[in-house]
Amino acid sequence: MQSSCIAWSPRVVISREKVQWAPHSSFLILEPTTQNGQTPLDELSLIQNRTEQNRQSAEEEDYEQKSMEKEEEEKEKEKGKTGVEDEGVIDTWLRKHRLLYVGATRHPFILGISDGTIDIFGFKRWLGQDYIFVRAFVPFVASVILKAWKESDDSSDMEVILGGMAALNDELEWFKKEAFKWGVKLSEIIVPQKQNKDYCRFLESLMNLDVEYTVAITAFWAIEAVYQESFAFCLAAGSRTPPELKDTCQRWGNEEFGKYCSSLKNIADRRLKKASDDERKKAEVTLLSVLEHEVEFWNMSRGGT
Ligand SMILES: Cc1ncc(CN)c(N)n1
Repeated sequence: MQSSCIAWSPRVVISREKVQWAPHSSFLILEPTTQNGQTPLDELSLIQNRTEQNRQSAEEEDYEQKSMEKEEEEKEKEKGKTGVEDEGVIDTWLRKHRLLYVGATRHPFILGISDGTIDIFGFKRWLGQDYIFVRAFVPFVASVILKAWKESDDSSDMEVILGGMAALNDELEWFKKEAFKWGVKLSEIIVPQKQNKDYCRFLESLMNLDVEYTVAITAFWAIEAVYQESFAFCLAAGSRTPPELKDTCQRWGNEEFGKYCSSLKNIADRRLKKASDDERKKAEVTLLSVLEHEVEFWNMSRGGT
């Protein structure tokens, strides 16, 4: 039995997001008052009538207030240095496009694995189609390496991406073994389905030399992150993932893959922080396209058109 069938239509989700309600705050115009509830004029006359002693204690208060403010300022600076308090661009986008992100990472295909109701034919379809996708993903990652080499402001980006590239080699081998285990043929017999072809064509468009590194690395992170979040969910406590599918979930749901995705996210966030508005907009649109393609890929795996 399949898990409850929700029609995941990313286009609908996006249009719903466009209708985001932005409530306008209403302002009450009040006479300006000080913290003590007095008008500035009241306070002025009070200050003028102060005795010398009062003036001194006011100065002390002032001094205390200023040093507290300075301390706060220092703390803020410290937060800025560590980045602990700063929300990155990506987290902002994930909040803004939450529906679509959840649609891609908690798709009925994934829910079916985690509650044990997955249709095994769908799983096999996914396996064969994803092998084709990963083969197309390799040149895309190579193009990101090239962009990093040309455009990156941090030489360590290259190592992170290269690590991902090396893992793809293992991944292709894993697909071959897994396909053998499930009796799925990975040769030319498998015809890429429309959704897969569309996604691969999209990857190809991102390989263009005029696509900025910031845009490409954002897409790269998103593609990996969807699998990481989805399959990690299938391994979470309480899930009823069938034992024979655990290996697949481990492949992308493991902690190390999670750390690798965090590194990609940090690179993308660093670049997005420095990017022009135009570049940032392109990256956001690209992220939405990735999420749409991921949803379509899961739909296709479940046998949807
Ligand atoms: C469709 C898809 N998206 C992402 C991944 C993770 N590399 C994948 N293998 N396939």
